[in-house]
Amino acid sequence: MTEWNKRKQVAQAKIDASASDLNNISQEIWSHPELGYEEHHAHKILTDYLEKKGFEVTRNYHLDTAFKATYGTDGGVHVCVICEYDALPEIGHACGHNLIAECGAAAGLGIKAAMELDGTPIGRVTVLGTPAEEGAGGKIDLIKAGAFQGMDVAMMAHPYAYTVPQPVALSMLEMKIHFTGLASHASAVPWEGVNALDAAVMCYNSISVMRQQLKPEWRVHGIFTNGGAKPNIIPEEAELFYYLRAPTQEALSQVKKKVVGCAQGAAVATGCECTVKDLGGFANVVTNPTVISIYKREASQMGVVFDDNSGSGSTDMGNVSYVVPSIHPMYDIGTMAANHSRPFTAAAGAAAAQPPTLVQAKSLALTALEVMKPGNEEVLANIKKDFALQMGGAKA
Ligand SMILES: NCCCC[C@H](NC(=O)CCN)C(=O)O
Repeated sequence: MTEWNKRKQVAQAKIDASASDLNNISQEIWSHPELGYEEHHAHKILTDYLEKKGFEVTRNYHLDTAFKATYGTDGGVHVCVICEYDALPEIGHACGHNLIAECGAAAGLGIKAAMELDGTPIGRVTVLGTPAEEGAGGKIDLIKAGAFQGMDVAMMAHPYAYTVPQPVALSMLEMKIHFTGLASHASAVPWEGVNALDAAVMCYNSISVMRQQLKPEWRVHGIFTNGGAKPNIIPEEAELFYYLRAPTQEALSQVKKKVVGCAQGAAVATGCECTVKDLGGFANVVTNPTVISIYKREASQMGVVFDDNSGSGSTDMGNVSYVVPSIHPMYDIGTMAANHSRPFTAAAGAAAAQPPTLVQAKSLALTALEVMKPGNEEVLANIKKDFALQMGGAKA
């Protein structure tokens, strides 16, 4: 067996030997669901564990609930494995971020064990704890703070109902559409009022009708966040909150134009004022072809079978993929339930999710080790070449 294959075996053995600890971490996070930027329990569990395992840990890294746990030497390849750990309001860990945290910690442990074999660390591994993927996107804050500088590759794996190495993750924009009318007694003098709720309903309906003409991969979905104060007052304020999505930033601006047109039309029809507030969003994920081909080979060798499914939410990992060559595979945790549903919450906490999570952690670890392997410098050069080409033609 080559020396490097021995390191790869050590990584896998370390992950297997830590299975019980890793399951405990996942269960702790799953049973204490915390919203974005408030993940204090998850932050403590993960940082205490990684510190105990010999990582140099920086708690509250640029954000209260972010962390950096790092091991190795500078000058070689620097691999980043990402943890997420925020939950959703009311339905808990319905996106399985407890498993993303487990998978990231496990991959980090495995990579570290392989690196320290013979006492000669080669390169650096950083496990990065990133808050609020379901919120404003902690990775975006961390990018702005420079947390990804000097990293060569970033990776994570996301639970799902299918196993998809290169899922579509759309560019996303959050938008608030606010209508202002005029209040009046809704029974005594309704003709004196200007109804903002009517404008919001017309806007909502126009967007729904427009949906027939949207491209299949475009998404527009929203809720009413203000529909007036009381039935006997003509609503003077009403508000809609929408997410707009498309595969690229260019397509997303076309979607935005159409939605703004619906809002303006509803304002004219009802005599209301309309303001559209762009709240930012996430970039699409640009998967690095060299890294994903290594991942697919390593995962297949472990018996992973890929499904024919594309995915299509959005993630702040998209923003990371514009600053560091990245992969964001998704994997089947033994359920057919949709993410963001209560059955998915149950699946994310079930014993059946453990074996596939550990297989993903091993796949990430072995992928990282292939990139770090001395003599494999051409691989890193190809990763960087892909990235330069992709960024030449893509805008975040
Ligand atoms: N600010 C809201 C971001 C929503 C992100 C969310 N992401 C996922 O569902 C994928 C992984 N968690 C979404 O796409 O709606």
